[in-house]
Amino acid sequence: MKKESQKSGLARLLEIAGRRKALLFLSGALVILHAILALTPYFIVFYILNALLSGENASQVIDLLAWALGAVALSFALMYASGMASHIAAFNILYELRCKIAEKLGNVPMGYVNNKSSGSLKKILADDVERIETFIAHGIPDTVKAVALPVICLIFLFVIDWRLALVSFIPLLGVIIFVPSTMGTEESKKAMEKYHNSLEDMNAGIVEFVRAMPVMKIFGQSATAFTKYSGTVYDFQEHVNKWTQISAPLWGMLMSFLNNALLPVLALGVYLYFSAGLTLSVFFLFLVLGVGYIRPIFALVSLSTQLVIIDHGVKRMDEILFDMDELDSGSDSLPQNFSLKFDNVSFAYTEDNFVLKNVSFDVPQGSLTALVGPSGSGKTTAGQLVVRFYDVNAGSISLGGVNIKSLPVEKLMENVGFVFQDNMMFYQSIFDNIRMGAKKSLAEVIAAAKIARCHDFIMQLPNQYETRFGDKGVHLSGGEQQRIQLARVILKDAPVLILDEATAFSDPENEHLIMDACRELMQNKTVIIIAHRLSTITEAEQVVVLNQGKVACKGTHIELLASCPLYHKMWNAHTRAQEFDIKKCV
Ligand SMILES: Nc1ncnc2c1ncn2[C@@H]1O[C@H](COP(=O)(O)OP(=O)(O)OP(=O)(O)O)[C@@H](O)[C@H]1O
Repeated sequence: MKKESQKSGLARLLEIAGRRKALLFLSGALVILHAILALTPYFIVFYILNALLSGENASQVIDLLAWALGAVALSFALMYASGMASHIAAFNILYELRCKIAEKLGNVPMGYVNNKSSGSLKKILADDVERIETFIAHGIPDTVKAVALPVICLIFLFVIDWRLALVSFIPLLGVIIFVPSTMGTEESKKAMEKYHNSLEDMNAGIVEFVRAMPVMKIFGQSATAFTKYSGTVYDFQEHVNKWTQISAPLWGMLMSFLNNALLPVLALGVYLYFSAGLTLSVFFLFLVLGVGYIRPIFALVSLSTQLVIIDHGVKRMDEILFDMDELDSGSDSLPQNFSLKFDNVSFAYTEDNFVLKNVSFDVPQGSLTALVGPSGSGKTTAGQLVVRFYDVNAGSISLGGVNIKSLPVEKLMENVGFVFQDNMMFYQSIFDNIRMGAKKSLAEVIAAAKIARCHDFIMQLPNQYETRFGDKGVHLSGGEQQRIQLARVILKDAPVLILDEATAFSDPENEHLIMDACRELMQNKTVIIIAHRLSTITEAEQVVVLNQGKVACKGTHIELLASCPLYHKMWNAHTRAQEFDIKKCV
């Protein structure tokens, strides 16, 4: 069930702050005290002026000046303490948010994460969360200050002279009416939303552009030829222009209005001075504070724009936190053994477009089943369903007689090892790349690396197992990276294995080494091997041939050669490819 937060804006930010709220309130309280003390020198100057005009002696003026200096010093100290409190709260919130999002992403089916562009995830995890931190650290104290200063100021001014105070209030009234009715319109909100969507698309385009650079260079393409990149940059520019066109005139009007806020005070002040006995000190006080209190409100206007931006980021973050369904593991059932069963499995990535249709086959414990079939027939998808990258739409997959949806997710992951088509290496030591967070000793990692046939090339690296993958001058071939992947799975020692194109990146020498490693890895395990090179699976107990998402035939290699025309055709194509000689083509 969705646990969606109904709140937005500042209320949602305070909800996000959770147990750090107390620190934020402390920061706000300190800012109010700071605001009072920051105004104190102005009040003192007012009394000094009064004193001078009424001919008081110098010692009293010096006392008042000393008080003013003390107030300034204390107000700085309070501002510092408030900033400390808000920053400590903000960095803790930032840390907790990132952990929460990462934990959530770890609990949703991996396929949904893969389908989100890395650019949009980067924007949420880095930019949006960072903005929340900045707003909490600076924006919340600034907002409190922007409200507290004018309120304190106006109260004081009303006490001194209610007529001038009333006129001083006019600009504030203008802001209160003007801003929501212009900045909060549907058009303005839509322009802002489009700006954010286009920013996200541009992020995704940039990430893809950087990834595609080597291919583009080979084909002599420029950045503008990479339409996804240039298109998103163009869209972004268009939306920024549109947003600016909508907001610039409104901002211009607001700013000129605020910049001329002095005029009504000046006019009434002059009138009262000449006709109603207004003292010079009161007049000066209003000329300084009667419009000076507007300054913090400028900040409030820009803070409200920031809040709209943050709100968009928070919504995207909430989509991850609340809208994505987590993998549910119904009961605490444990598998009885390590056999696998596909029972009438159907699956679609997008509605009704089924890529697997009523797929059924059994993989008895300790046996090897090969999934083969033309490209796009659904082999990888079938393998990924076993580790719940996605959940099946119909039918079921069971491990040891228990539907995998009913198994605790950790139990499933503990029991299944997966070698992916793509190699995923991390910017960390080879030792850490192999043990993948497990508490394993160097001796255990070396033993796994030896079985995976990667120990020898690791020993050639500058710092052997401590060499950091990705450092300058450290390069591993695709086949070598694939053997590191095998070492990971060997170390994990799971009873069930899914090997997806384990020899995908290999030359004949590597393929031989990888197959040797796989043979050792597969001993006494339940294995599904997804393979294009049919010569690697002839010894499998069972070969399942998939075609357009359906099981076309099942049997051993020999049986299928005799009874399955599709398999026969694939085998012939494979053997022809093995005998292929480029010289015969030219
Ligand atoms: N993330 C995805 N979103 C939408 N459709 C997908 C996704 N991944 C794969 N497909 C589609 O599902 C179908 C089956 O793909 P799959 O990768 O499982 O086939 P395959 O038999 O493993 O292919 P190959 O041998 O080329 O690796 C294809 O039509 C593919 O386009």
